[in-house]
Amino acid sequence: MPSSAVKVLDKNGQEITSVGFDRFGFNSEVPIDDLRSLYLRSHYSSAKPNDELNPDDEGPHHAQFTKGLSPYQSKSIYYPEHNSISYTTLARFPPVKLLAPSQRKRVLVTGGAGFVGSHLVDRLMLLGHDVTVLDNFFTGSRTTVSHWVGHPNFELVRHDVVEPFMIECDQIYHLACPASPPHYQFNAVKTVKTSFMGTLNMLGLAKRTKARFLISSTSEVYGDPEVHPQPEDYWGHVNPIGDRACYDEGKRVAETLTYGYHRQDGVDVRVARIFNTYGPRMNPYDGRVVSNFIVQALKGEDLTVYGDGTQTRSFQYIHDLVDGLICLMNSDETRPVNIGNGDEFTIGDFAELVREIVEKVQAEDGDKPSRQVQVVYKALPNDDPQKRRPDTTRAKESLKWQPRWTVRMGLEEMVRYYKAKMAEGSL
Ligand SMILES: O=C(O)[C@H]1O[C@H](OP(=O)(O)OP(=O)(O)OC[C@H]2O[C@@H](n3ccc(=O)[nH]c3=O)[C@H](O)[C@@H]2O)[C@H](O)[C@@H](O)[C@@H]1O
Repeated sequence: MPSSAVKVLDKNGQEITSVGFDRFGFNSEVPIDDLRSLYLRSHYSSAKPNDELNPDDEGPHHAQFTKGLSPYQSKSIYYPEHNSISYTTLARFPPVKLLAPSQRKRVLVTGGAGFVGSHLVDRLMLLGHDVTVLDNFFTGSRTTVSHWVGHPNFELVRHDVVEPFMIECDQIYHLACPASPPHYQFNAVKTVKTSFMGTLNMLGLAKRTKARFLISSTSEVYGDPEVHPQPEDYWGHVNPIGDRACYDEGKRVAETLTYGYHRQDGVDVRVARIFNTYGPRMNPYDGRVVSNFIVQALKGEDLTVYGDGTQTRSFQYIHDLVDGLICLMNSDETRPVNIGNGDEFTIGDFAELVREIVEKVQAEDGDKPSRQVQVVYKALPNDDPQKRRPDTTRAKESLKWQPRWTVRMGLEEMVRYYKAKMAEGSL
């Protein structure tokens, strides 16, 4: 389905045609279809059977992504007979805003090839800023930002933030760190090192360049919370030696460092405590619940609920998070701010919702599911928080930010994204 045909209504029943807003002297508005054209699309066009493998032959295979969307083109061509792809950079990049030099920011995004980072990068690029992405590609992937490679406003650097990095910049979004429990527990020592050394290095850079520094912290700093919902002044309930401690304590010490540099050295800091977020470009195999459930349902596999499914989470769509991050960065708020959606579900109910939405999208597209998927129960991971919901009063008062996307709308779009990936053979 062309993405321009997808109509999305926000929590108040208003159609969402753009994301972002003009606030704190920074206009972050972008038409939603411009963003969609970057993720709800094929990465390549397919050569016709018997076509010669000739990457220089641009003409007939030139993929044009113009259906009601920003006009840009890809020359990457898939040759089914040889099972090979000829990659080139885009022949024409998506149009970006032309900003006066005084308005154009030099922005560093660590972890910019990850799920959250790549959406932030899309937004900053479309808005006309100069963006440098640092990523070690442990969980991030070049393909999430490949559509910008070669653009004069864009730079992609393979670098691990545990090593120092020097660059002149105005703003640093420090997102680098694996965020999914199986990934961050895969090498716990490295996760702690990334949180501590990575944040130390980036704060050092911010101090030297006088750049404003925003860190992506997490709801995990509250641990398995005894206060519900969680406001920012709750100190948390974290097991310091448990399986999740590498991430939870890593982010807690990263916050401590951030406020240390703020108090001692006057570094201009912003701290976003991000609650469960989902959306296109989430690694389908990263083990988090939203990607697991959708991919399982699309493949006709049973949905795996851990524990008895009574634990709760509150799910926010990626565009709301990016709005919140940009808003926080450009505001004067130096205290930690929860960025999340208050719509709370038990994981058991959430499995039912995902199943229903996948079936709805399949019915709309005329797909015949291979079988009716069931919900099955597996062991609950250690220290899995029982409840989680953000208190977003501070974000509302200080940033005038509130999530706009309903969970249902976000899930529908994500199902379409994974369906496109499956059709393309990359899932
Ligand atoms: O997605 C996120 O944004 C968050 O993901 C994780 O936190 P967690 O809440 O444990 O996220 P999931 O792994 O998606 O799990 C959510 C719940 O679903 C359950 N789950 C997960 C996967 C699955 O297949 N089935 C299932 O029931 C988990 O046990 C947990 O109770 C990270 O630790 C956070 O830093 C991150 O912000």
